[in-house]
Amino acid sequence: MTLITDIRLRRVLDSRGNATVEADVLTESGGFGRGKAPSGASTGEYEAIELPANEAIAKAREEALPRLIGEVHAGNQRDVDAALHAADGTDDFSGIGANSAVAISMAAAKAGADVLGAPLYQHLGGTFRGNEYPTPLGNIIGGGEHAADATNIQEFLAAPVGAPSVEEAVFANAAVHQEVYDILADRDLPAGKGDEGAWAPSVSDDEAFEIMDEAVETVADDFGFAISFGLDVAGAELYDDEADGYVYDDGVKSTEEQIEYIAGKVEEYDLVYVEDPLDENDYEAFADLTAQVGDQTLVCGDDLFVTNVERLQAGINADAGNSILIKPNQIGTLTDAVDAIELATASGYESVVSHRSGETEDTTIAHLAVATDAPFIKTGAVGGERTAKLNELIRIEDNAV
Ligand SMILES: O=C(O)[C@@H](CO)OP(=O)(O)O
Ligand SMILES: [Mg+2]
Repeated sequence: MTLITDIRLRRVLDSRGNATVEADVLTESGGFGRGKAPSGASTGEYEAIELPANEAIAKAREEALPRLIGEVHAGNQRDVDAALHAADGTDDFSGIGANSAVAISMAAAKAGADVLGAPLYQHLGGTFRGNEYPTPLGNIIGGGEHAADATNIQEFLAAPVGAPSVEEAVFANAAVHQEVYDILADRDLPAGKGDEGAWAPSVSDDEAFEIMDEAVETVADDFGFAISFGLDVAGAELYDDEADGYVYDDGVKSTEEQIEYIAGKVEEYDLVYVEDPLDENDYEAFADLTAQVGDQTLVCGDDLFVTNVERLQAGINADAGNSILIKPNQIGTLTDAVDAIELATASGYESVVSHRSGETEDTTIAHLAVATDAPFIKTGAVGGERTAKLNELIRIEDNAV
């Protein structure tokens, strides 16, 4: 039924105009799936390796395709992903490239779903999942690695936690994005957009907090439900070994000062989500902050855990964080990403499925979030490569996929 009969790989463009890998998987009973690899900019030190697209394609054609075509069933995701690891031969996909691996992994999952005639989220999560929908975290104001001369904190994220539906939540985030545009115009602060479609004004972090607070309050009144906000601090990008602290435009914060600063912002703005507030190597500092605010906000490890079960287990052992960001291309396959989600869930950690700053029109992460009952998905607020996922979530909720 789902024996893989062909795999085709090609170079396509991502949202930054860079080359990435697209994979088509075909099966003996006519199943078809297509997957495209995203790409990060504020990458974690411990992420799986992305090779230049042409090199990843050549290596995958040479090493992976012979292990998959005529050998493996697309319906058995663990077999597909085990074959990808065998083809790669390393522990970080530096052999065939995490970009070719994840494109093939996602394409195979879609081909398996296609043969079943089931939506991808049902194939991935089974019939007993798929009734819960994630709240979208919408990237509204951005800086850090995603935009020059903007905020030090990488992302200010709208969180429509009171929305009665995915549809309402998606439109609320778009309204917050528009409201911030209007506030910036009123303050005569023209702004372009960063990699993920967020506004990137040349404002201080404190002013960005004020603008976010004003915008979510206005839109919450308009929509009639609670809208909070959160952050991706991308602390590893701010942390500097030589400075022995977190480098901001207005000075360096020691680790203790950074913990105090973030805890203060959680209290002041009732933040519901704080991602990578500290450096990717500092489990202890993550644990200190989690002890302080973990009962009132998600303290999420992105660069800290890189969707990796070993790094997540170390965090669980150290009580570092209470949630993990899930990015299939950070670890290379859907099996590895789901293993991380299952470990997180078994350990009382939440999982937040996420896009990358370099994205495509691929919608896999929308299905993965629903398939795994993720409470949040981080995939922007506007922009074609972001609305592809957001609109797919609306279709899933509407049973129209
Ligand atoms: O830091 C992050 O969480 C991601 C997504 O926002 O950005 P990048 O893909 O650049 O790592
Ligand atoms: Mg992040």
